[in-house]
Amino acid sequence: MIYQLDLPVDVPAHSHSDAQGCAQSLAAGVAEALREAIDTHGYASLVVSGGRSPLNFFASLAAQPLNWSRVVVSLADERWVAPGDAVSNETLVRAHLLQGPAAAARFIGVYQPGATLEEAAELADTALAELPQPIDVLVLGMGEDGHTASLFPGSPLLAAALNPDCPRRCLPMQAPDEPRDRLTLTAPLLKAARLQLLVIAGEAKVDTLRRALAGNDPLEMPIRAFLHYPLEIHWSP
Ligand SMILES: O=C(O)[C@H](O)[C@@H](O)[C@H](O)[C@H](O)COP(=O)(O)O
Repeated sequence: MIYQLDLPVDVPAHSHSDAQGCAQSLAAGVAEALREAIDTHGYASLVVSGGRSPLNFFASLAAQPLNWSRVVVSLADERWVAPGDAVSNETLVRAHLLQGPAAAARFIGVYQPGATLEEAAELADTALAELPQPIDVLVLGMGEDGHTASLFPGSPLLAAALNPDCPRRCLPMQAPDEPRDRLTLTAPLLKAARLQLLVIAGEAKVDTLRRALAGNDPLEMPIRAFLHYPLEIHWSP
C-alpha cells in the first residue's frame, strides 16, 4: 500500500521499489490484459496518457510479446500542437511505444487541425468513433493539482466532460500551463474502460492523492471521478 492511504476498499494500490520496476511490472500486466482482450474479442484497445511518467512504461510495453497488429492505441488527451512537436503526446507515443513490433499497432491520434480548438475537438470527437469501446486498458497519469488526462480544475468545459451523460468523446480544455489548449477524452469514455491504471511517481503525488481522498468534488480535483473500481493505483518513488 502507498503509505497506508485510506483508499476505497475496491481500489488496489501497488507500491514499487523504483520507477523501472514499476514500468516493467505494469508492462507485463498490461500486455497480459491486451492478450486476453485479443483472445476474447479479437482486438484490444489501449489508451495511454502523456507527460513524463509513462516513458519507461512505454519502452517496456513495446518489448512485450503481443500480436500488435490486433491492438488499437490512442491517447487520453493531447496538447493542441501538431504531431512531431516536442510536447505532443503523439510524438511521445510514436517515439517510445510504437517502436519495433509495436509499430504494427493501429494508432488513432487525438490531435486534429482546425481554425479553433473547438473545431479541432469536434473533429477529434468524430475520429474517436473508430476507437473500439469500451476501452480495454486505460493508463492515466495525474498532476499535482489532481488533474488527469486533460481534465483540469477550472477549465470551462470540465463539468460537461465529467458529466456521466456527456454525449461527446472529446472536448476542448484549458490547462494552467503551456500549451494551454488541450483536447481530452471525456469521463464517460474513460470511466467505461475495463481496466483502469493510475500511474504516479513521487511523494508529492501521494500528497495529491491524500487531498483527493479527503474531499468529494471532482470539479476541484478531477482525479476524484476515477478513485473507485475498476481503478488500480501504481506508485513508485
Ligand atoms: O498531457 C499530459 O500531460 C498528460 O496526459 C497528463 O494528464 C499527465 O498524465 C499528468 O500531467 C502527469 O504528468 P507527468 O507524468 O509528467 O507528471
